[in-house]
Amino acid sequence: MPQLAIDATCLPQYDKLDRPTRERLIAATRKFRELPLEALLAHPDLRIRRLPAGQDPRIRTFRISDGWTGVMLAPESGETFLLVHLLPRDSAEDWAGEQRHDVNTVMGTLERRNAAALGRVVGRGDVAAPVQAGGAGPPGEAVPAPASDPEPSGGPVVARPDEAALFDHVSNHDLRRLGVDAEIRRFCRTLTTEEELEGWRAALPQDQYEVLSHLAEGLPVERVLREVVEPRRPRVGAVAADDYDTAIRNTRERVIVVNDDQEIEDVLAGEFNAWRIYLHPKQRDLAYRPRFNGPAKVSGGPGTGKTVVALHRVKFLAEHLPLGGRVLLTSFTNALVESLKRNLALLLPAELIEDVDVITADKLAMNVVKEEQPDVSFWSDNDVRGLLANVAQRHGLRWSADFLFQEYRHVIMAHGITTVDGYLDPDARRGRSLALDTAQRRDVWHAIADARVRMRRNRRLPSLELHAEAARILDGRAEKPYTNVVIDEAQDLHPTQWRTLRAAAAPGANDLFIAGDNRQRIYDNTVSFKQLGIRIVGRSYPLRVNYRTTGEILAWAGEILRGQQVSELGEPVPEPAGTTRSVLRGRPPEVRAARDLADELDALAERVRGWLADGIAPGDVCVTTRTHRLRNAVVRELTERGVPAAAFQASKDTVTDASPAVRVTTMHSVKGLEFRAIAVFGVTADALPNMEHVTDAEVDEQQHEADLAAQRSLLYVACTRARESLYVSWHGEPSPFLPRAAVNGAVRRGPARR
Ligand SMILES: Nc1ncnc2c1ncn2[C@@H]1O[C@H](COP(=O)(O)OP(=O)(O)OP(=O)(O)O)[C@@H](O)[C@H]1O
Repeated sequence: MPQLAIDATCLPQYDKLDRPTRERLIAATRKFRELPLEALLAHPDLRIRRLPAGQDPRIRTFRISDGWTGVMLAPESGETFLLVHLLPRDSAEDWAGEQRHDVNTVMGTLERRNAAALGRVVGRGDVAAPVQAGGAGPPGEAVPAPASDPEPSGGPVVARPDEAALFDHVSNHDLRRLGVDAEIRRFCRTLTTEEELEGWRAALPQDQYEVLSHLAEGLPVERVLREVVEPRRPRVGAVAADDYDTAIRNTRERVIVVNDDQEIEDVLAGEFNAWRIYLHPKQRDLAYRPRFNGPAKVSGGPGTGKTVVALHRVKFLAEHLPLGGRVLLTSFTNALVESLKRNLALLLPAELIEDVDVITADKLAMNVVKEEQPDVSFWSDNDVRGLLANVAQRHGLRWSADFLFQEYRHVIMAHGITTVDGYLDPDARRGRSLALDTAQRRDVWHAIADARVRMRRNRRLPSLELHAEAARILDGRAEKPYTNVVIDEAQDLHPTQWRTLRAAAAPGANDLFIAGDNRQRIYDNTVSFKQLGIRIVGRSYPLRVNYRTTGEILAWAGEILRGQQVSELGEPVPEPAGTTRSVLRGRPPEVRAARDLADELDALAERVRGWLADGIAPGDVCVTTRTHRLRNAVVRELTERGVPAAAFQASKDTVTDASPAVRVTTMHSVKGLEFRAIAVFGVTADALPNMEHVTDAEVDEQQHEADLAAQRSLLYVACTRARESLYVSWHGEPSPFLPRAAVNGAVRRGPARR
């Protein structure tokens, strides 16, 4: 009986199918298991066809629906079909005609290349062209300028007279040992930059691309052999160049051989997301490294897979726990924690999940404190501000509640100061713009100390106090609650939260694994790992390849942060040079300057209708706003304009659920999430920055700047959630955070363009 395997690289396409098409695809794949080979090939609904012309005689297409076509590799020997792509019908044949599959005899894997595109470059001796949008590829996928002929024996054929080639430092002999075949050896000699290599990613044989990307990053040949090639080698014997069946089964990183109906449905229905099996070797190296000798940090721009690495790290740690050990996986908000929980459930078997707690740092602190003081309850920052105003009045002080709160949060609690002498230390207030003499400091200290006594007496503690208490309790315990702590979205944590997390696991190998990105810091916390006793030195790893967002959107959003200094996560130094690059290409963002609110809403409705008409599922479209009030208004107004819309609460609603409504949510809530299409609505001067949430420059100049930077990052975060399409609009005065060129080039008046 035939068997079906699925190449995980086609799974993102499944997200793009509407429900009836998904059902038809699942029904079609079932036939591959139920029918004998001859019946299958002759099945009238499937219409399995050879291509009239093409690079690979094994490729077949089959009909999923009127609009969608499946592309697969049919067996010449054996009975394993490999589903390689799902494409709109009108582009499927063009794409399939350019591809060729080969067995990599060094690694024993099956790889696909765009033989037509590679052949054109190698054959003509051209300079390698960067990837262009459009072409025959699926929307949003990098598509190289398309054409084939194998390497004639001999050295490089393409010379770049003025530039050093990217792989000059690697001999053909070594490339051959690493599984790079003749055609790709010739091709890679044409490349001069890592960006060019990445632009060609979709056209290159997958495993050879990994080898080349490691070499391009400067890794020595022996290490690439050990870390990329060896793990892929077949467990039993070599795989012959024509043994596709064995190669398919040996391509464990990308190919899932599905054995029963349930498995097929699980895989296709997204229960088997690509990130679960396919990691970039650099990501895999970090996630599955047996031992870091202390805290390790993974940083990187949006969409570089930090969360994916953190999840896999949890898997590794859970699999290697000592008896009675536990892992903590934590993130900044309840919504993010919920999303981590859902994803972890896809990655770990239930028995391992039992050994992992997925909670916010605040929840951990509350749990720890409640063990000793069960009657303690939570107080909001606003409650604290009210109390401080009260105390200031009682002490006859002239400072505002805001100023006292900043002093409490960013000086006393951030530095863990517990005595008046500590607060009088000349270093304690370093960086605060408003100078205080000794007498004034004493007054401020006593007022805040008074407020703190009242909070404790009333058993009502804000997050800052809970953490101070939790860290004290945990520091005093010989037995720590966790063996390992994994922290995602680390950029927003306050020093008090870090102290709790630091104290939650004993210092030692694999104690803390930290993932974050300071560009995405949307709260006002800055930390110094050194001061917190978190010693990262030598264990800091940047990720630079964005897998989520098209290059066009990423570059556009990057302009929002242009000229802003981004410091390294947990270090008071600027982030080292090196940009995040995207592997995807698509359309540039659309920008709309509306006449008034009604015009902005009309244009939004039209834009969203356009996305839905393009086949994007409503649940894959998200509209974000600066405030809850505007969010609610957008839901109402879109619904009135006939566009199905619902308020989305990330902590309750899943991103993947099949609700037939467009999601509308706040910019804070989209942190850590992603959607095919994002509309950022109401980007006006009074919404971004919203001065209600910015410390007055007169209260504290430095804090004022930090608050503005956090709001700028908020816009950046919202825009970088988009996978394929970004739309930004405002009416009236545009936000000063918007790139100037975007404001000048915005569509004004008239109907919005599709
Ligand atoms: N190696 C990979 N190959 C393909 N897709 C990947 C890979 N790594 C991550 N992804 C995908 O890229 C997207 C972004 O990943 P993830 O959310 O982990 O990034 P992140 O760095 O945490 O992003 P952010 O900081 O913006 O929240 C996800 O859709 C993920 O599945």
